[in-house]
Amino acid sequence: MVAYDTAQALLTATLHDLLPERVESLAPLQACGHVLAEGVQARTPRPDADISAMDGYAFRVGEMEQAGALGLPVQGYVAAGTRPEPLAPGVACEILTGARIPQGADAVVARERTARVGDHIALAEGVGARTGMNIRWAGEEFAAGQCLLEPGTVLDWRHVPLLLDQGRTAVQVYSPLRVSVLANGAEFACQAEDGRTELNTHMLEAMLRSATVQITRQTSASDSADELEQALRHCVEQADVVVTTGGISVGQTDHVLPVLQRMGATCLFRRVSMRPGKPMTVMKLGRTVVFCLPGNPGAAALCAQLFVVPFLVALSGRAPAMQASIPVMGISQFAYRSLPDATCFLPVSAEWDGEQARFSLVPSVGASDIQCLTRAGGIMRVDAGHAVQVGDRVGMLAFSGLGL
Ligand SMILES: Nc1nc2c(c(=O)[nH]1)N[C@H]1C(S)=C(S)[C@@H](COP(=O)(O)OP(=O)(O)OC[C@H]3O[C@@H](n4cnc5c(N)ncnc54)[C@H](O)[C@@H]3O)O[C@H]1N2
Ligand code: MOO
Repeated sequence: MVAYDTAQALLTATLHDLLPERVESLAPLQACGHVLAEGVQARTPRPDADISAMDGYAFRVGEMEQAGALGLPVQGYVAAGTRPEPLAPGVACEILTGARIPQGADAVVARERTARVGDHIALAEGVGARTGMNIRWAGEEFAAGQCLLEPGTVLDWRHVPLLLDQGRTAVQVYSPLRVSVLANGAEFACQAEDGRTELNTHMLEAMLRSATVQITRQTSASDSADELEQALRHCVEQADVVVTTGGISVGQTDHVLPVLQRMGATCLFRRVSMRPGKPMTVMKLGRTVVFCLPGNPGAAALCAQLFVVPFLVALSGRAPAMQASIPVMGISQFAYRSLPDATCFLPVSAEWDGEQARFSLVPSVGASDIQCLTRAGGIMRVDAGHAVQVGDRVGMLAFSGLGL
């Protein structure tokens, strides 16, 4: 049996072992939907040169002003993809959108705002010229060395042009997580004398699914340890993380832990001094982490929120660390005394009174309660041996899924 904080610390250490191995290199297009494992700094500024924003004429403002209605002779033509000669003194050159500004020119006027005077070009009546007009200066979008993308960014179509602009043919990303969820219990067999509806794997899939997590669900609907082993082997083969529910207490059909042990799994922690969720156990089989959640749906939900969600968010690369302990702060509307030897987790609802959150205890009949989950907004932690009084400032861990 370990303390709740010890269990979380053991998971964090495991996470740091596993994270570096999950990095792969993909082309920007293939990397969409993956989580970025590196920070991306600009290698080149954008634009990488002074560029014309219009089809028109480039010139020196001073010379154009002096030329007035006579205009400047047109010499040369610059299109995108060419490197122009410097602009000769006293002339304008024709330029297209996206072309480099010839050295010496300091403004561009759009074609439709000019007047032809023989082979000269002048500003149309009422059009003024100012330095920098219609020029996209080198680095005006970003400079070389600037941070463009943070690690942990979930890549999508918006990031593709940015990466390609920077000449990136590959980026470091985290592989999508494969998670297998396994329920067990003979009560879920169709032919069971007193059959029950299997709830937990559906609840867990709804909680854990996201763009960066692939989930498979299974049920071993029997009391046979051998059948359970077969199902577990199948899960471990196809997943980075396995989540089991039920079968971890001390009943004669609670085979999950002995079966995992005979498969060669080692124990990260076995039982946590918390309520509910006391039987919560985490095993490791090779590189696969196996979360063994209690079967009671309320306890399974709470343990998944406290242990599995933050672990998967962090293992998918989306957060620098496990964020299980960032609560929303507010005022308790109720008094509660914890157990002397266990951290208690309570379902609470939150109300905003215009200034602060106020938390109320949601009545629950215990760890099998699924209705209380729908009335609660999150979980309040009360440490072993502590009491909460009405009016105390306390934190609530808001229920969360895996999001994107
Ligand atoms: N002698 C003891 N008995 C129990 C202890 C104990 O310390 N000593 N702990 C109790 C606690 S706390 C819990 S929680 C449960 C956990 O037991 P299991 O994880 O082995 O869960 P099961 O026995 O398989 O199931 C318990 C309960 O939940 C229902 N269940 C299970 N899986 C699902 C599912 N996928 N969908 C819906 N409902 C599910 C199952 O039908 C049972 O009603 O043990 C206590 N006992
Ligand atoms: O600890 Mo159990 O998970 O209360 O029901």
